[in-house]
This record gives sequence, structure tokens and C-alpha cells, in this order.
Amino acid sequence: MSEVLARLWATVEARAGADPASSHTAAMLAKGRGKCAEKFGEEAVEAIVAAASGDAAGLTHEAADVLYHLQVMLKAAGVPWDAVLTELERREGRSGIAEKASRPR
Ligand SMILES: N=c1c2ncn([C@@H]3O[C@H](COP(=O)(O)OP(=O)(O)OP(=O)(O)O)[C@@H](O)[C@H]3O)c2ncn1[C@@H]1O[C@H](COP(=O)(O)O)[C@@H](O)[C@H]1O
Repeated sequence: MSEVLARLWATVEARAGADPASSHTAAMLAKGRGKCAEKFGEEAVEAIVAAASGDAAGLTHEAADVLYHLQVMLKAAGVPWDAVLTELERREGRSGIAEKASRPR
């Protein structure tokens, strides 16, 4: 199941040069980083609304939209998905509370 995000990233990369008329990914990437970021924000807000209202089914749909549009935004910004996963791995095993307390004042 966790491989689906890896497959999705491979698809986003493959669609980068596709015809925008036949690919939503290509159409978004053709609009540029700013529009991709704006769309991500829109989807994130929709997920917030679903979560705040207790709409589990809606949140499930919107969370999937958020993950997809996050990958599109990363692609538009030139940030590889693996770089994000590496950052998450770097954080493993360390409490967020301990991490924040360790930051220089
Ligand atoms: N996971 C997605 C995915 N999630 C959302 N979307 C599209 O993103 C668009 C979101 O626009 P809207 O917000 O207006 O529509 P919406 O999200 O359904 O409506 P709301 O929930 O926001 O109210 C819709 O066209 C969705 O179909 C996606 N488009 C593509 N993918 C994946 O990317 C692959 C390649 O798709 P293409 O690039 O279109 O070939 C697909 O096979 C999927 O695996």
C-alpha cells in the first residue's frame, strides 16, 4: 500500500512533458510553480474544512487530493519526492518535543 506514493511520483514525473489537454498533471505543471502551490493550498483548505466538520469520507478524499497536489507542487518546485522521504527518515526516532527544545535560542 505504501508503494502507491512512489508510483504516483513516478507518474507525476512521467506526465511532466505530456500534453496538458490529456493530463491534469501536465496541465498543472505547465501553469508553473505558483499555480501548483495555489492549488495545493486550495486542496489543503478543503481537507481542513472536512477535518473540522468531522467529515471522515470527505477528509479521505481531500487528503488524497492534498498528497497528489503536494507531489505536483514539489515537481514544479524541483524538489524530489525522495528528498522529502529522506528528511522524514532523518527525523525518525526523535521526539518532536525534544527536537524543538534542542533548537538554538
Ligand atoms: N491522484 C490524482 C489526482 N487527484 C486529484 N486529481 C485531479 O485534480 C483535479 C482537482 O480539481 P478540482 O479541485 O476542481 O476537482 P476535485 O478535487 O474533484 O473537486 P474538490 O474535491 O476539490 O471539490 C481533478 O481533475 C482531479 O481529477 C488527480 N489527477 C491525477 N491523479 C493521479 O495522477 C495520474 C495521472 O493523471 P493525469 O496527469 O491526469 O494523466 C492519475 O492516474 C492519478 O493516479
